[in-house]
Amino acid sequence: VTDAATTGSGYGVLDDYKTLNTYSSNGTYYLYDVTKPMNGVIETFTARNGSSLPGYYSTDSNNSWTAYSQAADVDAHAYAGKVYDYYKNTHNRNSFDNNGATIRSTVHYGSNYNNAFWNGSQMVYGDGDGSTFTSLSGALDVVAHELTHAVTERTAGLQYQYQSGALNESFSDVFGYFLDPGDYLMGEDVYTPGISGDALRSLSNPSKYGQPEHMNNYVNTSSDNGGVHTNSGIPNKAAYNTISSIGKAKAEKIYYRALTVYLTPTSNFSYARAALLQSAADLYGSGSSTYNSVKAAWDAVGVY
Ligand SMILES: CCC(=O)Oc1c(C)cccc1C(=O)O
Ligand SMILES: [Ca+2]
Ligand SMILES: [Zn+2]
Repeated sequence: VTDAATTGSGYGVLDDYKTLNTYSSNGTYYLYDVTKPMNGVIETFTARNGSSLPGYYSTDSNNSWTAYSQAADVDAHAYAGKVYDYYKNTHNRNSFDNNGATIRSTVHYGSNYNNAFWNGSQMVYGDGDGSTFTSLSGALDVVAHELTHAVTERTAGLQYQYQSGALNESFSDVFGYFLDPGDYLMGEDVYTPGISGDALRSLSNPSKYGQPEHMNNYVNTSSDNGGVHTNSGIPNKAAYNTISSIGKAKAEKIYYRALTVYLTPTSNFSYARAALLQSAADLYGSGSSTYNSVKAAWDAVGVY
């Protein structure tokens, strides 16, 4: 029997219809996307609510992925493809390693698991408990956040603790915005399905969700690896300031260059300011209005 790349379709977590790059072999269809250049494969698995990874390939009998139990698989696969396309088309990066590494996701991890993470090799998504979260792969900004952890790991390598860890978190949120530029919110599509208008975090108003947005309010703590999900509010606010003054197109070039050329594993907030300013100078000139906007963005959050 011939194996072949196929196009399937199905419904995502928000009951949204979408087509899928799938693969057929021996009459079974797989969430296995071979359409990317230079053999960059995107593949999606299910843990069947266990905790062993990667689990089992997500399969379907007729390439119509319409079961509610398949919605998380559908979105993890479709959104991973979108994030691949973004990094390739906007930054000419071929997967997280810039060498066509396979992008693997596993959904239905654990039981009522309100988390999503990059484990160093793959993306992993819980189903949520239905109250705090619904299936976490149902948000493009979440998928972009997780895959950007992989990009960061292969580039700047920002250590996941204290200020470098908060930067690690912030770059993932900022690229989450670049993939989902309709709002400055993070995770709004999967956070508290029973409550509308809220989100996990806000780049424009970090304090709305308990994050500092100025260095004067930096939280000194050892919990959460030194408050990486709290103190990210400060660089996130600086990013919002930057994007709202120079626009997404210039901002994403500056952020990508800082991440891949200048930042290092132990970079702190002040170094990130310098890296972004240097990137702005490289791309748009040191006396440019763009450069001055980045400077003002970080001045406003008290990082020099
Ligand atoms: C926006 C995505 C996000 O923050 O995912 C996480 C969740 C939901 C819980 C714990 C950690 C993370 C993470 O990826 O940092
Ligand atoms: Ca969003
Ligand atoms: Zn994160």
